[in-house]
Amino acid sequence: MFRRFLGIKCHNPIPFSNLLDPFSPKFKLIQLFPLTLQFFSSISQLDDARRPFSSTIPPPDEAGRSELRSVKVSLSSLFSSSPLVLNPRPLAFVITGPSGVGKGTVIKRLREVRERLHFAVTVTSRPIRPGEVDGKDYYFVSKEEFLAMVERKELLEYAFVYGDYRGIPKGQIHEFMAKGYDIVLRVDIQGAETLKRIFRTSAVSVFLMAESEVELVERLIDKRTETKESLLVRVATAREEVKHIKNFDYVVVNADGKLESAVKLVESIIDAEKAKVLHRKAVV
Ligand SMILES: Nc1ncnc2c1ncn2[C@@H]1O[C@H](COP(=O)(O)OP(=O)(O)OP(=O)(O)O)[C@@H](O)[C@H]1O
Repeated sequence: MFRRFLGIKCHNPIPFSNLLDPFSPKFKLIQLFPLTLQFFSSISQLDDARRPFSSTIPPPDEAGRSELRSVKVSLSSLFSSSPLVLNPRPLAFVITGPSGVGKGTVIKRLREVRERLHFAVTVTSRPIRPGEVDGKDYYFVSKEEFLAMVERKELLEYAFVYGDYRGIPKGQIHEFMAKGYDIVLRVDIQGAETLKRIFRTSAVSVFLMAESEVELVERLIDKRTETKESLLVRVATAREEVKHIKNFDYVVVNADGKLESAVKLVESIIDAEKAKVLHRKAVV
């Protein structure tokens, strides 16, 4: 067996001592053997884009085709061309994490690279910040308008966070799920825990983390929307919030300067959830 693997024909056995002879060509093969193993194991660790060989599958030749036809005839039935795997139902993805961890940034990038996702727009009573777009980043309403929406039961969940109301309008979720879109909901941890109670296991929750507390504080400082007092409150809250990580399905580290990796990991989570045999059914 070992000889066949080395390309040595079994009907013409070579004495083992020859294989140890440094002048024998077979000795060279023995020397190459560990390198060959190393080569194949290194290929298997490469991702698709870096794999050196093309994996194009050649189309069947005419002989192959007629063989296929004869299989059809011998089974005396026509093969259906309808898909064997049905399109998965729309899913809801809840993206959460401490303030300043990069939820908005990750979602903004996900929006650019991913289709058939609807990003639920949150309604807030806080004032609009420079650069924000009403209806895209948030729906900006007054406190009175917000409370009227609560009264009319138009919100999936809502909370009073850092002095302002924030909530998720239900209408857009129903509308886009009916069209077959997956939904991404961006909420703080308090909101995510409320959504967990509403959706139970029917939504997928992703907890976004910075690589360290220092990094989180630096991001909040970079954001420049904080006073010293509110910064301290957010940092203290973040320390507490990290303890809730075990309540979520996935954790993604959004490391400094590694936004693309974080976004790719979130995409992989979406793909894996969509490929599950037993799908979750989002009940809103
Ligand atoms: N991977 C990253 N590397 C470096 N900086 C980042 C990264 N991700 C986000 N940031 C920066 O961190 C800051 C906070 O990001 P972002 O506003 O997206 O956080 P957030 O979690 O949505 O915050 P909040 O919940 O308070 O609105 C921004 O200045 C953003 O540019």
